[in-house]
Amino acid sequence: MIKKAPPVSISCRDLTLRFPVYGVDAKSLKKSLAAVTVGGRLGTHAHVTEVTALNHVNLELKPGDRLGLVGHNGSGKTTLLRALSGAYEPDEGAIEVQGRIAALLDLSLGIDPSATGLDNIRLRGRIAGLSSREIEARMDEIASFTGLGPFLAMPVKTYSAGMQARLAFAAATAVEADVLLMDEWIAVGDSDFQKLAHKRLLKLVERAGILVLASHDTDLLRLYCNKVMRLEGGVASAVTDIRKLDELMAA
Ligand SMILES: Nc1ncnc2c1ncn2[C@@H]1O[C@H](COP(=O)(O)OP(=O)(O)OP(=O)(O)O)[C@@H](O)[C@H]1O
Repeated sequence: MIKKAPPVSISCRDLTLRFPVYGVDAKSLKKSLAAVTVGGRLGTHAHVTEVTALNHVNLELKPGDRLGLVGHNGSGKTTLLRALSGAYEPDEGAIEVQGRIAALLDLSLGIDPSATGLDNIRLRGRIAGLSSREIEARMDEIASFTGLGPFLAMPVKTYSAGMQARLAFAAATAVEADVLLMDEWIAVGDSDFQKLAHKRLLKLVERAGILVLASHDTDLLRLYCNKVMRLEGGVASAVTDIRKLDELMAA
């Protein structure tokens, strides 16, 4: 019997996400904010200042869609990725993601500085939903990819920033996923590692059914994505072909 592939899709309907910001007087902010293009929309609700990070965002993605997210600082890209990963509940609207998700959003997430590199790889694997057996089966490959050799037996707090990035990247990209959510942090480690990281990411992208990548780097977006959406103040443009990236950025 031929096994049917499980469905893979992303659907956001009127997705709205607000963050309350306590201890800020909205009236004092209003004048200075008139011409600001950075950040979400500020308002007040029940006397509390709040940022609308995503404002009625609609999005439908299917296998083969590799979506680049562009927009100014604070326009809502990371918030959208986190919402798709399941980290945030919508304040309004709905999110539905079908398929196994790998969220490469925060490199330091799931890293315990006092544990060894090897134990951190195990920890990260568990967070990604792998069984102990699956983790041990991949251990040699992950360990060799880090290039950290004997340092893997030492606590991560003794690592340099680049060494930590190597460890986190190797562990995070060892999972098989249908939906890959990535914030722009491909520029980790030294140039040798970057080349390796790039190859590994391309493989991961080929395997994944859907990619959503937030980035300010237009070359990177053209390399990995076939579609693009722009966020401004939490409001999303329509999804367009990546070949229209320049037009979309200039709009
Ligand atoms: N935890 C939070 N508490 C309060 N406000 C937040 C929080 N997280 C994000 N925001 C606000 O939501 C808005 C969107 O932020 P987000 O991090 O999604 O932007 P971004 O497009 O990823 O920005 P960048 O390009 O700088 O990474 C910003 O105005 C930010 O201040």
